[in-house]
Amino acid sequence: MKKVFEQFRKNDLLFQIIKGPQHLESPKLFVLDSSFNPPHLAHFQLLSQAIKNFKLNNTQSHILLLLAVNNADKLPIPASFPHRLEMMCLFANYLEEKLPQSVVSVGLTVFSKFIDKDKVLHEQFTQEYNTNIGYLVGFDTIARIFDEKYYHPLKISDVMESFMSKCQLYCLARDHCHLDAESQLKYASDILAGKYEPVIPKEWGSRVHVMQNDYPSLRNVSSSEIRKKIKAGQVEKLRDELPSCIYGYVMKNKTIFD
Ligand SMILES: Nc1ncnc2c1ncn2[C@@H]1O[C@H](COP(=O)(O)OP(=O)(O)OP(=O)(O)O)[C@@H](O)[C@H]1O
Ligand SMILES: NC(=O)c1ccc[n+]([C@@H]2O[C@H](COP(=O)(O)O)[C@@H](O)[C@H]2O)c1
Repeated sequence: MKKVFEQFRKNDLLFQIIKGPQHLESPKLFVLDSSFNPPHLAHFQLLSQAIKNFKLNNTQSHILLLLAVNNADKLPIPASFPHRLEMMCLFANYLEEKLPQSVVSVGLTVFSKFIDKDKVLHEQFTQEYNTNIGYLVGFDTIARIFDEKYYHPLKISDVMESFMSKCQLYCLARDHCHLDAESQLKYASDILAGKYEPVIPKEWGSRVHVMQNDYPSLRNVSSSEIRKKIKAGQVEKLRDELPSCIYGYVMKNKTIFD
């Protein structure tokens, strides 16, 4: 993966698929954009519930695991990008096994903001499919997608208009967000009712779908807490938070999180 990543950098690419189909192969695309540092079972649950609730009847779903080498807020530490790509490829195999009727691609992009990721995916991945891309996010991330500070001095209603007119945001409620669980589940209807006007236009509420996590114990799982547990040697607890293939990888490569 080191070579693959070096080539991506050397060639100044904006987007590249490194595993799985190079272009969209299904009418429905679900994109999980994450730091994969490491991927965990709440990520799996987000994918699983979104596909269960929103896949098109009797068609294959295409999942894209997307890693941005520039994050809107985080430094690229501790795991190196090649290690994260290795974990993404393992996670992709796990998804194909666990989520029938799904095909998985793994990709890299330089873009941190969803409006730019969306543009490059329409240019380089979805091609002839005039598809509405479904982005999978936790509630903390949807709040940041709609945070004016990322677009200053432009207005969200202007800069995000094209993105919001052709995407769906599938969101999983999560603990430790600025809104409690009940308010997270009401978020889309609150947007539709105009509660966040003029920042968030009310018609965008129809693009937002917030789900409760079916497994309460996964609601507060996060990559950063997992890294803390690895460092503290509390690895037994991780069996309930990581897919078995990622648990195995992490156990063999604990120092990547130092
Ligand atoms: N427990 C969870 N419940 C709901 N969504 C989650 C959960 N964990 C992660 N996500 C969502 O998955 C997406 C990708 O996750 P990300 O890579 O930021 O993982 P993370 O566990 O939040 O990482 P970190 O702890 O390093 O911030 C984000 O939109 C995030 O909100
Ligand atoms: N306004 C935005 O589009 C926006 C804001 C915050 C994070 N992000 C992106 O969301 C993804 C997940 O972010 P975290 O890994 O920080 O949770 C990253 O690719 C990050 O760059 C986008």
